[in-house]
Amino acid sequence: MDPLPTHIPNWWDKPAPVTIPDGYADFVEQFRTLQDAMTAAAPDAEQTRTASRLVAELIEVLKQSETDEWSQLSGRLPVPGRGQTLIPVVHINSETEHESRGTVRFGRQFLGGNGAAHGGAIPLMFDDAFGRFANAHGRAIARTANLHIDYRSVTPIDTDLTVTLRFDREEGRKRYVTGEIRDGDRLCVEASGLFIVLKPGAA
Ligand SMILES: CCCCCCCCCCCCCC(=O)SCCNC(=O)CCNC(=O)[C@H](O)C(C)(C)COP(=O)(O)OP(=O)(O)OC[C@H]1O[C@@H](n2cnc3c(N)ncnc32)[C@H](O)[C@@H]1OP(=O)(O)O
Repeated sequence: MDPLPTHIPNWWDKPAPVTIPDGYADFVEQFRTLQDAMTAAAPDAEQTRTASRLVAELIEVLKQSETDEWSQLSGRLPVPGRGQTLIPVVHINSETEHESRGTVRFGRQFLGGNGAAHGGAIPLMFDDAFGRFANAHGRAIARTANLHIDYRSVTPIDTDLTVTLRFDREEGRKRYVTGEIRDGDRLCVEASGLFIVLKPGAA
């Protein structure tokens, strides 16, 4: 079920709709591959100089279209991972108002050590996935108040893992969500989050 449903609200509905140029989603994916390749590489001095020059050229190209938060493409796109190259991408396969199921693959850039995903990458993934889900399906905008992670077993990198998110309940302005990551049948992570609907006028 990619790309993400289009009814997800933008921040405060402030941004004008953006035009996504042809090839932009591929560029974002390439950028993630670049980060994985950078992490996995052991370049010699010449390769380091070449890579550094190419990255400097890339920065120059991107700076030509530097813009403000409300006009940037990254972060609010109907492309996998919303064009956020820092965040592990959850590919959604099925979703109802109450439950979302998908997959995630922590690339080499998310290596903590010894083949395991970094412990900080996991809450990052959940904050984004919970945040999107808690705010989807026509629900008013809510922010993360707390996030709890239980690392039940090692989460491997470079492996397709299943992700389940559940919208457990709503009590007034509070929304409670839970989730898990599994490697096959093995439970890797359990997570829960509290999202609070903003007071009128809160920014
Ligand atoms: C974000 C989505 C946009 C849409 C885009 C979609 C895709 C985006 C995907 C990316 C998404 C990324 C998402 C992100 O990363 S969002 C960024 C990370 N989060 C923040 O920056 C939030 C910072 N905190 C705040 O803004 C306020 O503290 C909030 C708004 C959360 C509450 O302040 P507010 O003044 O409104 O609340 P209140 O004081 O009237 O309290 C109300 C009730 O809540 C209870 N309470 C409060 N705090 C906690 C707590 N920590 N644990 C347990 N309970 C707590 C409190 O006791 C009370 O309970 P009761 O007495 O009524 O029983």
